[in-house]
Amino acid sequence: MQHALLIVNPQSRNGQSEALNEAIDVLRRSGIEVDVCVSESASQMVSRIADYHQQDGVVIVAGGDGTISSALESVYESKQTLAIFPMGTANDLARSLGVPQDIIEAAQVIVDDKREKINLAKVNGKYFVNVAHVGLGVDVTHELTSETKKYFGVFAYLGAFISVFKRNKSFRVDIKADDWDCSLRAIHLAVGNGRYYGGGNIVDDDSTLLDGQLNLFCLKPQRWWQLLLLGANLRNGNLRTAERVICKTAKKISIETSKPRQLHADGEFKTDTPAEFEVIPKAIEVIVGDMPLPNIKKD
Ligand SMILES: Nc1ncnc2c1ncn2[C@@H]1O[C@H](COP(=O)(O)OP(=O)(O)OP(=O)(O)O)[C@@H](O)[C@H]1O
Repeated sequence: MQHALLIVNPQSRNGQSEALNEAIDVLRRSGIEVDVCVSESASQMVSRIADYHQQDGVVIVAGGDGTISSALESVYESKQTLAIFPMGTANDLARSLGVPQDIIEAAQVIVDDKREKINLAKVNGKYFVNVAHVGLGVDVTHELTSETKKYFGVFAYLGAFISVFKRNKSFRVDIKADDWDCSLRAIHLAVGNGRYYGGGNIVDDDSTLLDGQLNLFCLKPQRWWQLLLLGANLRNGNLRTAERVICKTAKKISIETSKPRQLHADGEFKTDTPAEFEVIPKAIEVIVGDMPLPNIKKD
């Protein structure tokens, strides 16, 4: 690689970090010419990517999962190679790619230039890379305000979760996953493309960005203590043997809820249900570190 377009989102959590200049120096010292663009909006970023035609060039997105998610369509359509400086809050794509959270180490990964073609997911025509959610997770996001997040940090999430859970908003959902289908009441449904979501939780232990598959899990209504017992399984992606949880792996998934419900993916609103999901295997070339592999060996 001889050239890189580095797009920085100053609004992402660590978007103004002083380590950025040092990380850029790591790239320049290795002989890569770097154009830096401080992005004011997602639309500005998208047009910079579409206008980037450098031979042997790479697009580096410096931001969180939300920023990378807004860049996916233009990176995919213009067939660019993507690299990332993880500068957001959750940085789940970086985890799935084995890119270190420290951006100076992430710069070294870019210099090492190991590439893989990863899956991309599409829901109702919108691209995402990590996980899409309907239900509890989306309701918790709505309950949070920037003030409660600022004053209570992670405890704000706990408070929001308890008040959403007390309202017990289960919903009816019809699910189709390839040639399997089912109709049930649920409190939360997730469709994963990558391995990590929500700051390091694992979607399914078998899931990677190279497997050409989507992983669905759906939580049936349950009592608070049952959900509490599920905590470790949710963290480790070990839900297949858990009670009151449905897990499926598929290339195409459709979900229909009794009333339209908001669907969030990569931490941003994407669409409403009904939703049609598909996976595009080997869709974009990405610079990776040591990608994490499944832990559980099944026979
Ligand atoms: N290219 C861009 N330029 C400026 N602002 C952007 C751009 N892309 C997204 N944004 C806005 O910046 C906000 C924060 O970015 P982002 O979601 O990447 O960071 P984060 O919330 O700190 O990290 P994470 O998504 O990893 O938790 C987004 O919610 C979006 O409103």
